[in-house]
Amino acid sequence: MIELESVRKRYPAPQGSGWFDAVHPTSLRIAQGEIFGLIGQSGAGKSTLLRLINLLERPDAGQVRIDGQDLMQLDARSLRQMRQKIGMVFQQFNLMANRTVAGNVAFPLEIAGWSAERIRARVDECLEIVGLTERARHYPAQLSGGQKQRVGIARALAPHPSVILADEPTSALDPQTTQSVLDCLKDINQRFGVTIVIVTHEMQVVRALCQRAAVLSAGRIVDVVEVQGSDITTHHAQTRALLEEA
Ligand SMILES: Nc1ncnc2c1ncn2[C@@H]1O[C@H](COP(=O)(O)OP(=O)(O)OP(=O)(O)O)[C@@H](O)[C@H]1O
Repeated sequence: MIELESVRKRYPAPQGSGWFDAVHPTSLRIAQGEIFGLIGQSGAGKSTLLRLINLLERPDAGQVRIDGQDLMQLDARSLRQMRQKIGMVFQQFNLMANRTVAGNVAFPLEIAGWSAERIRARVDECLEIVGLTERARHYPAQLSGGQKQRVGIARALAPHPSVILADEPTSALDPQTTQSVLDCLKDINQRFGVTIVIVTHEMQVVRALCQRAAVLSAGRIVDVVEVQGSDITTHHAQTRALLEEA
């Protein structure tokens, strides 16, 4: 379970004087095993809110709790251990060009001090889950965008996380490849019960993948919608506008 309690993040104002709230004090609960979307226009604060969940951005106020543990109270070592439970997937994949596919997936396990034997077995397992067993010895430059993102997902999954945070994971991909990456995330959620929080600006992605989604505007959650089948019902004007755009 992810609990955000009045989290706030301020940055220096672009004009140079004072500060502005990229995320106004915001509370949100995401259940274990849920697929939850953060949707909104560019600059709404989606990525910032996502990065507050694993303290990649430290809140200026409020609390972040994962499975009841207050992340702000953890020392550096305990926070590193806690981050093993929170995988991350990025829009631009963030793969290491000089490592093979297998080497990229192995990386977080090496950092965590796993034995070579356990790493080999887990890398094989994760590459099979994302359908890239045949590509283990290839380098990122030899892969398509969708394959690169599936490597990113395998890497996030490798340390057995309970949560995966995905920041616009399909924005760099064409529609067909997008579907295969969304299917891959859905499969991981269903098979292993991993909670997924996904940032997107596309209502299609929310419809295809999420059970609920928060609509962000100017640093605030203005609506939380439920997705039933692929139907979204809302009475909120901003959400309706996003639905009409889609
Ligand atoms: N490190 C930073 N320093 C200063 N301002 C920042 C920083 N990170 C984000 N911002 C600002 O905070 C606001 C929210 O940014 P954020 O990236 O969270 O929005 P977003 O909804 O994810 O947008 P996008 O879809 O364009 O990525 C924006 O105005 C952005 O310029």
